[in-house]
Amino acid sequence: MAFSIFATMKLPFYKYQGTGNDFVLVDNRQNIFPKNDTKLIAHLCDRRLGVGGDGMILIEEDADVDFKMVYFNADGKESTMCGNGGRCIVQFAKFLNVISDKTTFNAVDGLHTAHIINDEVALGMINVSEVKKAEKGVFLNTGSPHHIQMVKNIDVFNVFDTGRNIRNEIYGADGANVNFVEQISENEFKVRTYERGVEDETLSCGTGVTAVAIAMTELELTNEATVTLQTLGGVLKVSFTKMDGFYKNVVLQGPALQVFKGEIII
Ligand SMILES: N[C@H](CCC[C@H](N)C(=O)O)C(=O)O
Repeated sequence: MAFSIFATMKLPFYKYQGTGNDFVLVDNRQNIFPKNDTKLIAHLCDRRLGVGGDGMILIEEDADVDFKMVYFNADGKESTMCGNGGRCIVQFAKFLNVISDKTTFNAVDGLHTAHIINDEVALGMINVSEVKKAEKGVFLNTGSPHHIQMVKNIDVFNVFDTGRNIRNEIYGADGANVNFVEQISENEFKVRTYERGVEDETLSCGTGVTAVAIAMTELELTNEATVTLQTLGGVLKVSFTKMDGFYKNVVLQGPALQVFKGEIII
């Protein structure tokens, strides 16, 4: 990865994490960040050579709503919606005084509302109308594509190898995120996720736990309007209104925190 030995730019950034899904956040309201530089973004997300993160998120101006969110996976490529990243950028927007405690912002899958409750963010997610149930698992899109399957003894399950195989063998080049689930109680589930674009297990996945909550309801393993999801990085809650197989008012809630700020020489 060739970079000039002469520092050409000092890039201020902020590190945030939402239940352990961690991101490099950059204020790009002046629109100067080189968004097409895949190698640079992958470098920023590299945990040894760069800042380190499961992804990078830009906050940008938007003509119609409070701000725009642009999300990149750790591979440096712009991707689909990130639920945990959405919660982190809302906290970032408040830190920058762009918003107070409520917001409407634009993202790759459309408009999102959110409100801040101390360290937590309740983020509105897209409606879900299509849930595909197959022998190999359940597939649905909550802003990002998700494969879901039940497992036993999830704490010792081989998420990396099994997740990578499913991501490649069933979903090919486009891939999908792969979520493994174990039921703990009537409305509580443990979830571990192999994330597309990170190509590894992450400590949590926001669109993933949202997909799991809806899939568990579709499989009639729970009938609660709010489902609790335990992830390696913490607890998330997903609530929704279900009407004839159509899910609306979908809300993902959990902690999202600023970890540190810094400046990287690139
Ligand atoms: N890796 C996902 C995007 C980020 C999803 C995840 N970090 C979340 O919190 O929703 C994909 O490319 O489909």
